Amino acid sequence: MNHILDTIDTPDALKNLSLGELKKLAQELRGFIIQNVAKTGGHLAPSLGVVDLTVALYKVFNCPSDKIVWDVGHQAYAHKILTGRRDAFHTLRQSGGITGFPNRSESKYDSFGVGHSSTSISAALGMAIARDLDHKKNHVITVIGDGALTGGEAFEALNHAGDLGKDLIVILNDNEMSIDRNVGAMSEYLSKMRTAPKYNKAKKDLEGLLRRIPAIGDTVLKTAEHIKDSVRFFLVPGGLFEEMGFTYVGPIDGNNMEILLEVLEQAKKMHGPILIHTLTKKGKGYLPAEIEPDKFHGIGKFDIASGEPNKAATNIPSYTSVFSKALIELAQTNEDIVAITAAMPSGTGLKKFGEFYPTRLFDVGIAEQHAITLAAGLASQGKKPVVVLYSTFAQRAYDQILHDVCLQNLPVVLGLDRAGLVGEDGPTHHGVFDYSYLRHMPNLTIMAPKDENELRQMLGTAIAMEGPVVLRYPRGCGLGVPIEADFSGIPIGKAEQIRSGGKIAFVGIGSMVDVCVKASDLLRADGVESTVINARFVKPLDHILLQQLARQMDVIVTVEDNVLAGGFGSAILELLNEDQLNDVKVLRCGLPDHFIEQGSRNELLEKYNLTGETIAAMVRNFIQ
Ligand SMILES: Cc1ncc(C[n+]2csc(CCOP(=O)(O)OP(=O)(O)O)c2C)c(N)n1
Ligand SMILES: CC(=O)[C@@H](O)[C@H](O)COP(=O)(O)O
Ligand SMILES: [Mg+2]
Repeated sequence: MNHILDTIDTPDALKNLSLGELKKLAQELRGFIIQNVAKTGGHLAPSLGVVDLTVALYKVFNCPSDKIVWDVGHQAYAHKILTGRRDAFHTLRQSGGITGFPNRSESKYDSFGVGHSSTSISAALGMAIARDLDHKKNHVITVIGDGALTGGEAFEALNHAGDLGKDLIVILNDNEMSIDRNVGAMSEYLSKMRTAPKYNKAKKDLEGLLRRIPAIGDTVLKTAEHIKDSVRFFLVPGGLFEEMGFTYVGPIDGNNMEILLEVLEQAKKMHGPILIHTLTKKGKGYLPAEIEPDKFHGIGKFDIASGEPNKAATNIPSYTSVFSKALIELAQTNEDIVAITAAMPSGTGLKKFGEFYPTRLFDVGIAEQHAITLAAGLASQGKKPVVVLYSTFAQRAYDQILHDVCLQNLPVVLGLDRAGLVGEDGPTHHGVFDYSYLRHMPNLTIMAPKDENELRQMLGTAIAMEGPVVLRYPRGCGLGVPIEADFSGIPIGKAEQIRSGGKIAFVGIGSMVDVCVKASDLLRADGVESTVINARFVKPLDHILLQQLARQMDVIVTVEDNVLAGGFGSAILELLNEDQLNDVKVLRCGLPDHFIEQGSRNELLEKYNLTGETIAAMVRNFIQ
């Protein structure tokens, strides 16, 4: 059978397709995405939901001169396939392959680089302003999910766009889901719009609504009778959005090609900011994903027939689950503990906490800044808030951590999950900057556990502290060490000596301690003894131990899965410099001063010399 998809090398090829062919293309795209993502892993359910919308957008608009900005970009697989990346799509998220998000260096059709949420309206507005300054005529369109719309930046941009009145089309892709179920008052509002009485109102409002469309106005009224049935989407007053200066169109069925084409054609002729509210089904076309859109939001390789992951189950718990379990236990005896997630209840393990303590878990939506200041407010009233963010997303909350928490020395515990290299999500998601953007904050304690048991102990310690604490841990499984039931406190600022001897000291932090032990083993096999230190703290450092090492050792090797610039090794260099302990040589192992690409975590650790073997080799070179 001939596949239309095989003939689509650029979006221009869609221009001559009939409605029936466009529908068939959407069908083929879904099959293609499912087949490929089953082998590579990726963001399946978000991408399946917007296949029809993507096809309709490329039929109606002329890209790349018209600009489409995808929010987060995890739903842009159909976009990638239709814009020249079909044949490379099997390399999705693999080392050297197609990236998981729109990326300006990958394609001229990727108008803006994304990965973090809620940026699209700001970026698109910037493009619209630039267009007008240059007297150009292109359209600018954003596709933003209902989850992404919970982010403050999206509201800031709506506020600005509504005021400026530029031509801008915002497509709200409402599937009632963030990664987990969407939350918040805006989500409730959208839900009311979704369920508002429709068709009876439609006829009455049609005339009024068509009059409001400046570009077509009266002309369209003449044909209103004719199109009455097809404009069944101009139904609900756009309340909030209209008040903010947008023309609201919707809600429409975003999985219906005919309706999408009609609405987009109309929107193309309209002026000013327009918000098209589309209702889509997350996971559309693959039943397991439709039933469990959260499981298929981002998934590893899976079996298409059963919908089950290919990866064999392991008994070793993830850092996330150890953190979550420990927090649940601690909250049993400490009623002041409350937990906060920014739209990641499953990803951070806090969903379980909410099952035990439903009134003590707060999902604030994709609002990391608010999450931190909310915690500061709670802490100011004697509560013990534990906010858990992915390291990369906490970047947004720099000032809230500094100004609202640290400056007031409030006892907020910030868990930074997915710290270090995360793998296939790539440069937008590696959590490799946190030591650098945190360790200069006064009052802050920063710890990172060498294994999952130490994570549990550190959480107990953090809860007992009176100032702000960051607890940083990686994606994935722990080391499989025994987990102590008791919470035995860890002395603040005290490192752990794991091995002593020789004239080389490995000083590792977090998951890099295990790497140091392996490097030390390899040197021992060469007949070279070494000392291994588990630093435990990036701040405060174990000053006394480091002074001793500087006096006794020839070489200190610092190992971190953070950028070297301003990181853990830099902190040690600063300390040695302040103490004028300049005789010891310091070899810093960590990540270089460029963005780290996608790849499996192991591939990246190998490439960036963060394995036992590569570090042992570097040390051998260094001491020669
Ligand atoms: C700043 C930030 N925080 C959290 C995330 C993680 N994240 C990625 S997609 C997503 C949900 C987005 O929901 P929505 O925009 O509705 O898209 P859908 O997946 O439903 O299509 C979240 C929370 C992120 N990418 N960026
Ligand atoms: C797009 C996005 O930001 C999330 O879906 C992220 O990919 C989740 O990462 P984890 O798989 O580590 O939870
Ligand atoms: Mg959504």
